[in-house]
Amino acid sequence: MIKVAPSILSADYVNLQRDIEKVEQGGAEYLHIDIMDGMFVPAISYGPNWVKAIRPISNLILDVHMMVENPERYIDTFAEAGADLIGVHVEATPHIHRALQMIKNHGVKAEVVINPGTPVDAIKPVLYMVDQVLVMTVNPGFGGQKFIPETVKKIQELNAIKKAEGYDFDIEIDGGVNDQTVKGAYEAGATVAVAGSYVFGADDPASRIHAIKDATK
Ligand SMILES: O=C(CO)[C@@H](O)[C@H](O)COP(=O)(O)O
Ligand SMILES: [Co+2]
Repeated sequence: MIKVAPSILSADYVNLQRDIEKVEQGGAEYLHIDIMDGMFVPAISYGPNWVKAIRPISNLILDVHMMVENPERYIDTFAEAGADLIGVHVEATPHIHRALQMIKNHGVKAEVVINPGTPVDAIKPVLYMVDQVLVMTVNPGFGGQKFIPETVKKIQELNAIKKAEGYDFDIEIDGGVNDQTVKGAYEAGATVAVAGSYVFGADDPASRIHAIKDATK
């Protein structure tokens, strides 16, 4: 069964604690926090103070997805704010190895992220050192977009490398995930599913978490 990471990008910010409690009680394992800098992606979302504020009110794994140019500039700040896992895009820095090393030096789980247009080959040299790989299933920047089915081939490719090399990283998917789109990705090897609008778009987010999990039994 896949692990679920609700993205607070689609939560009700005025009632954020209530929404976080709903997904925690609903069986989610992670809480996905999308950091957007207005450069790597057009939108600006929120920063390390949100991670710091959420840390004491939740036991969920705080999964920080940095959509930020040159993420090395802010890794220390997010680690100190209480992130459990930090993801950096290979497209956002010429120093992906250094960025992942910085994350690991804090004792925080390190994740490398690839956009739909980036081949798995681009991250092969760092797969030995990561705890999680995030395969974007939409182009990053906004919630509520449509799942790109062609990305499933990359999950398969990544899973084949994982098995051949004996790596034990999780494979996360992010974008357009619901109880239908998650199926093929799960069969291809995804182990963690981010879902924003699908989970928080319902009056009862727990029912959506269960639907994603039921689809991957
Ligand atoms: O990183 C991103 C978007 O760039 C995501 O984490 C979104 O928050 C996912 O939203 P949905 O596609 O599930 O609505
Ligand atoms: Co995300």
